[in-house]
Amino acid sequence: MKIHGRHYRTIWLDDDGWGVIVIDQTRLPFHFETVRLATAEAAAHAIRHMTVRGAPLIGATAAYGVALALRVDASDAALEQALALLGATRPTAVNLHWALARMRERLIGLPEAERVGAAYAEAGAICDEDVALCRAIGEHGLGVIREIAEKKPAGEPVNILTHCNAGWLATVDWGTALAPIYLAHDAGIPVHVWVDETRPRNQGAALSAYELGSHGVPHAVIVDNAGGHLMQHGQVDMVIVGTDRTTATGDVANKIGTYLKALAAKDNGVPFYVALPSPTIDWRLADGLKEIPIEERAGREVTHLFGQGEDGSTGFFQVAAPGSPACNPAFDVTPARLVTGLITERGIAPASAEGLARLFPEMTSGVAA
Ligand SMILES: CSC[C@H]1O[C@H](OP(=O)(O)O)[C@H](O)[C@@H]1O
Repeated sequence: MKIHGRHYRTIWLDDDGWGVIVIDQTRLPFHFETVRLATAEAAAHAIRHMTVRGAPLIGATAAYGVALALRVDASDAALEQALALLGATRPTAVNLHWALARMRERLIGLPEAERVGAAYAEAGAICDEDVALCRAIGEHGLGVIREIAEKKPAGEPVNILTHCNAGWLATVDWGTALAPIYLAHDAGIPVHVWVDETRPRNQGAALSAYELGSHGVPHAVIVDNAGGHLMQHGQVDMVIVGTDRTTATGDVANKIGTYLKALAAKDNGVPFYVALPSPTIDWRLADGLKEIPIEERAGREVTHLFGQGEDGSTGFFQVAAPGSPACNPAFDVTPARLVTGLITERGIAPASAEGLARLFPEMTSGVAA
């Protein structure tokens, strides 16, 4: 998407054709900075420390991390070592493991001399495909927004609540949950977005607000606990979020706090949509609550906030009582029964094994319903 009028993806090759450039999302929204990744270890660090984050972008970065590793050593041992290093970075986003499995399948049977070129080509294909998948999600989600807009008084905006950042910064481009919003805005449909700040890392306040503001989409940042109140007072027409891993039966793992939004939406009759490209579906799983690994991150992410002071300096500020321990589960699981629909690149599916099987018949033979 565009930043100050210039188009960016979130990840691209350096001019030398082998270094990998990413936007440093830990510095946004106050500083737009890029980082050049030159090794698999640097790619792993970028994922672990959330320089890059968001399920599709994590997968794309890991794919290039494999290519960077093979530049140094294209042996089977080096390939397996890189896959293990990158696969251990973050447990919840299935796109990471999907991308690494795809890279292994593409490379393991090749002669070593062909592996580096093939690895860069496959990582590039993963990126290009993600752009197309997210654009298609945008088109299908646009239909949902348009349908709601047609039932509202002319000129009144569709009020959409979103949690965390599932915009173009979480993918290679376009985003998942925000893609329909961008297309609706560009189509002249009035929208207004309630942006959950999304503690503790504030991906909403720092990243979604930054994206939406850059694109001129009306929005307001709200505290995570305000969403239910807004829904009770008829100020939310729909909720749309992303996901890091969705089971074959429609259970949705997403940023911590998503489950509570889904409960409030159910209680207030507000449609709750999840936008996802199919690499985010884990076809092996049937029970998200029992089977999806939930990342536990450092307590310091809860006790300290990154921000900008009145003097314009940026840094970390302690917000919790010194010495108090903190617990920091990074995701939760929303059961399929709370999900109105899954907006995929192939269309909108009910959150169920049957719904997904109809859209992806080639993926669901033999999955537990
Ligand atoms: C399109 S995936 C976006 C998804 O990823 C975020 O998690 P994190 O920022 O920790 O990588 C969050 O769950 C978003 O919904």
